[in-house]
Amino acid sequence: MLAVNGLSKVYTGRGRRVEAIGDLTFTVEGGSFVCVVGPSGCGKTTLLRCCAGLLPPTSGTVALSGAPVTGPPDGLAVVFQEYGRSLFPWLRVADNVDLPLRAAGVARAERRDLVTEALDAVGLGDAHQAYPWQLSGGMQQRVAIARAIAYQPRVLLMDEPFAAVDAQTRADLEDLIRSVWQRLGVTLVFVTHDIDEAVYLSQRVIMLTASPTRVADDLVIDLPAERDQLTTRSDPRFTELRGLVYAQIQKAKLEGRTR
Ligand SMILES: Nc1ncnc2c1ncn2[C@@H]1O[C@H](COP(=O)(O)OP(=O)(O)OP(=O)(O)O)[C@@H](O)[C@H]1O
Repeated sequence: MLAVNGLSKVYTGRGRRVEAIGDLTFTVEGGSFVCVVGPSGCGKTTLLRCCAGLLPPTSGTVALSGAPVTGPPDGLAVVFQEYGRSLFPWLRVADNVDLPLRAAGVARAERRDLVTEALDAVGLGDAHQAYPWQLSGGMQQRVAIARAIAYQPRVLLMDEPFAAVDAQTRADLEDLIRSVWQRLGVTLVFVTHDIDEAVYLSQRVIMLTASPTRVADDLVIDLPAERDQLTTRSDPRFTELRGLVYAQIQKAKLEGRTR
């Protein structure tokens, strides 16, 4: 379980003070899929960085299975939006996926199997020897996802991972990530600014207010577990849920402007 308790983050420096996160408290059950949405600039990336142990909070705590997060914890992987910057251009696809396993001291034979399985899982079984720059944006993001799943994380944090790919690729990647989640039983926290994507993907949507951020609402997505782009998105309950999230985000934006 991931527990965020009384989290706040204030950026200071160069005479500026930005209160990015006001006071956030929520928990994410082990094995669940939670999306986090909120107005632009409300601190979603800041929150994920604190959860990943990449950024110290100003106050409050993040704990993973009861252990305080004070640096990047074992068993946690992050996929960022900028796949172009997260892959090493001089390493072949398989070596990019292999890198965290090598760093974790996994034996060579096991690494080879994990890399092959992960690349097969994202449909890149033929691309082991390619360099990232030889692949399309969507394929590069698949490599980043393969790298995260090869590591077999208990918790996977994703920061707007599909924002920079075209609509069709995005739909394919959404289905890919749901099948990865169902297969691995990983705890998934997925940040997106896309309300439809949040409702389509998750079991629960946490909505944030504008900065200084707190939780505006927390909505269970009671859609059937088997989802597909056509049936799920035309389900009246889907429309209802996206309406609820949309209204909450609009409210948060208005409140942010009048604050
Ligand atoms: N290193 C930093 N130094 C100072 N201010 C920062 C820093 N990083 C982020 N901020 C500010 O903190 C606030 C929250 O930023 P953050 O990127 O976490 O929000 P976000 O919700 O992820 O944004 P977006 O919706 O645009 O992706 C913003 O006002 C941003 O300008």
